[in-house]
Amino acid sequence: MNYNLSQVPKRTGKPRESGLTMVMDKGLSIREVEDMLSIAAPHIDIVKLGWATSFVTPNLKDKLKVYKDAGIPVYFGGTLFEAFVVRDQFEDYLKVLDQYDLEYCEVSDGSIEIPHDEKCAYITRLATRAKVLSEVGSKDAEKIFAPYKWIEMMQAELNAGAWKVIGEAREGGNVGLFRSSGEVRQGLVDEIIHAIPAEKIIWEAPQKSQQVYFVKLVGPNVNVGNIAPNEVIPLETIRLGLRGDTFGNFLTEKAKKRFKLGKYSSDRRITQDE
Ligand SMILES: O=C(O)[C@H](CS(=O)(=O)O)OP(=O)(O)O
Repeated sequence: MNYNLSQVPKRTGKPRESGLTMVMDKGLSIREVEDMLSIAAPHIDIVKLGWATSFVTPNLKDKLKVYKDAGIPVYFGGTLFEAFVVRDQFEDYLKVLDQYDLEYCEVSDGSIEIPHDEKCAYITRLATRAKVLSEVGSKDAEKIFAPYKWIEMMQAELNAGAWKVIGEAREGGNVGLFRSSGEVRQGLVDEIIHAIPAEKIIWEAPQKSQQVYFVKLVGPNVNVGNIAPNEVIPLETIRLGLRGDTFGNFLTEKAKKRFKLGKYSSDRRITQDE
């Protein structure tokens, strides 16, 4: 860090298993990637080239090299996996992973319904050649699963070999884990967090209020994803209690007694009852 400041929570170091920031790149130019990495690389753990943007991105190999040289792994969005599966081209998908030397990949069923044992079989097969991020939750706002279903699917996908399970929210943060307003489905999240180890889950949380929610619920080293490139540094300050929203969360009792905290900056942790 640039200067000494006490009462800042300890962040895990790279390569991390918890405290991951997954960035969604939905078509940055190579120059934009270089710019983003020049300022935010220490805080980026993994990058997703959103949905099937890798299909149309020019100079894809050159772009991937920029990430590789910075030591940041890249994977292609789950929608691309689904685009191959729905066309009965899974074998071609495997060739794509080889062609681009990808060490991570996503398995999702957000756009199509894949029988769950079939989805798990894809995870198991892919896990022999890459780290698999499997996504749970639909992109269809009408499709609401009970919490026990989310938990069953997440557990089965981890058992099938997924490295992490992702909670769906899309780029907008308005489906899956969240209501259409962006409000967190707190009961759902609460049940998931009690059943699945926190370090195994990546919560898609593109909106600031959603990032704040998860930092308050899980702590500074929560895994979050679908972070926009220009939100990486702001997110890091939220994790560290250095933005108003989490300002009081990591201060000592002594510091908190000295000055009254604004309601906005309350250190209140979110609890099960909310
Ligand atoms: O599910 C996602 O987070 C994304 C992006 S969006 O839903 O198309 O906005 O899809 P993915 O295919 O995993 O990148």
